[in-house]
Amino acid sequence: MPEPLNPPLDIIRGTGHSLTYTVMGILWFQAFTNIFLAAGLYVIFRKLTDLEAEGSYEDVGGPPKDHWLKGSFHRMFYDGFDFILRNIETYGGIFKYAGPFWMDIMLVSDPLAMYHILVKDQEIFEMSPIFQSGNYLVFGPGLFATSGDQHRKQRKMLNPAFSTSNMQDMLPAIQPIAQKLCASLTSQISRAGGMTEIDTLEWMSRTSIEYIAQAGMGYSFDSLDNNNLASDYVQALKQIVPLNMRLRPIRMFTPFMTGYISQYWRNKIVDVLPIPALKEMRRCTYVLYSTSKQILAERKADMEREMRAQDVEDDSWATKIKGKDIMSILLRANASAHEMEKLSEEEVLSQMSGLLFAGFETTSSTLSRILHTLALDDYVQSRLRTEIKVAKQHYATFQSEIEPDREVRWEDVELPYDILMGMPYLDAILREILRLYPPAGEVGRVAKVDTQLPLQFPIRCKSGVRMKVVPIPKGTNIGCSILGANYNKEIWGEDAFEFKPERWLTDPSGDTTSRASRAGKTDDDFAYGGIAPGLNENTPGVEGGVRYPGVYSSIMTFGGGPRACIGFRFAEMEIKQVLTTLLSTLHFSPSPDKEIRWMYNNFQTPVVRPPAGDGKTRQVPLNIRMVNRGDFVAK
Ligand code: HEM
Repeated sequence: MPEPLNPPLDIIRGTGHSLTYTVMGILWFQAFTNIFLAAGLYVIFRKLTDLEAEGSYEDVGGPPKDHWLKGSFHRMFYDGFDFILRNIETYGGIFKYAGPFWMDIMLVSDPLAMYHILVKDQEIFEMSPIFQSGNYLVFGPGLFATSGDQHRKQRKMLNPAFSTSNMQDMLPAIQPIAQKLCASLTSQISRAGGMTEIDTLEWMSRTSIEYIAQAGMGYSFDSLDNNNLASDYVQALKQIVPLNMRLRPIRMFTPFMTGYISQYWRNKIVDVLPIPALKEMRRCTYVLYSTSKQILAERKADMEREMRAQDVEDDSWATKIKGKDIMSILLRANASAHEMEKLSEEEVLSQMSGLLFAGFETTSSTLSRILHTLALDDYVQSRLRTEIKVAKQHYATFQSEIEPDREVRWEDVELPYDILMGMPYLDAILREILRLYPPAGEVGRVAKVDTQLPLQFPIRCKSGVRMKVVPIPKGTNIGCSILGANYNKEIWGEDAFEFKPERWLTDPSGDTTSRASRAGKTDDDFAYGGIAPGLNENTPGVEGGVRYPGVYSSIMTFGGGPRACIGFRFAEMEIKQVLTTLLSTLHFSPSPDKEIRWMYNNFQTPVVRPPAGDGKTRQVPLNIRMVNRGDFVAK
């Protein structure tokens, strides 16, 4: 019988098991090797792409240079908003762009890197010597021009003057300023016979100067008198930023000028150099210095007079003075300080112009931006006005229980500090405006030594590598981007670019407490990373346990760390007080034929678009009229 072509079934059955096992074994083996291979490749891939400190500085990406000498630095100073945010979108939380004279600048907006620069490693990342020496030449050895122990000593002496309790004490003394502003605007409206156009930036600027002059030095420049031209001092102060911009190309020589050239020779150099802006800057500096000196002498004489009247012994005269203004507090603290801790006369003097300079443009631009925003959105304006009215009516009722004979119109009620700070919608609007439109877009630092910056969100470098830790060579110029931090979608959500005051409210439709106030006001008590008591994942600016190290909520508008804005509570109090006073009686709307454009030239620069405006002059013209019944939200 011929052999069957196919093996008989039983033979197949007999060897069938071992063949199946062999085939399956091979398949399993292949599957395992593939898995191991894939895992191995993945590990190698991660090793190659997830470099930690091994990435190189050269590999950090950034936009190409615009100009061989200026680099791309000038882009920051002309409508820099798009330049910054577009590049953050492309390159991530840290990128490199070309500064002037072949210098690189790192723009940082990553929360962990910012925390290292401003808080944890602040000893390594110092204020730029160019900025510091420039400030020294204009203001003298104050907070803006010192670092290390000298800066710490000055902060220690000045901090109590900006405490919450001192703000509470100070508020009643400065409330009349907002009333005077309101009276000035009202008289312009009545002269015009009704609604009239007023440049609110000009009036907010006059107001901010008065607030800081009175609160800071116990002095008035009478800036709110209708026809009063700005004093020499105020004009000089307003000139500093524009002159500084014109002198940008030569600013890099200031560390050399302050370090190696005496004042005598510096003056000679300014005399011979054909640079009018430099001569004008010297004149302004002189005006600031001599006026501050005169005001300080007056303050001291006042105090001595007061002390003699109180018959107090000489050595303790300053400690007994009642003045609540910042200079009085500083002089008192200085008088009782240990010899090593005392500030010199020059250091005290330089705080005066420094505080005014730091406080007036920033606050007036914020106030103008709020009024402009309210003018564009009548519902938001009415809702805020209604909140103010309700708070004032409640307080008026409370007052009338204490003083039954006194009749007070709600519009004239002055709210005490706690109520002013606790109004949820007012608070939400202020925080949202400060988040979206910070008056200054970045704070600058320079690395003193070779170091590294860890990142919360790794960046993709030029070579395609993902970098988590960026090497920073000694001397690297760093800009901590306030704009980048405040617009970070990873932290603020997809609607980060939108104006949404509701994000700060627990119940967006109601009058419940603000999420920020619930989280506590002493924001400087907690630092990056950890979520402070009262803060939770629902708090705006906290995402996955991460927050920016800002001194005010998680927004970076007032900076963070030991150099953060010393005046943030003052600015908050001033802005809230001005708004509650103005909105009680005045209504704001846009001027129909004037479109305002807020350019971001490293500072907020509002202009009127052509043809109605020249597109250059800083102004915020708004139509203002008296409030009528329809300007409130029905409850
Ligand atoms: C909306 C208003 C304000 C904003 C957005 C603002 C913003 C800032 C920022 C970002 C810094 C940090 C700079 C850095 O880290 O290098 C700063 C510092 C400073 N601010 Fe303000 N500021 C405002 C109002 C004020 C006011 C009203 C005063 C004074 C009454 C003031 C006085 C200062 C001073 C003295 C410093 C230097 C602090 C130091 O170096 O220790 N600021 N400000």
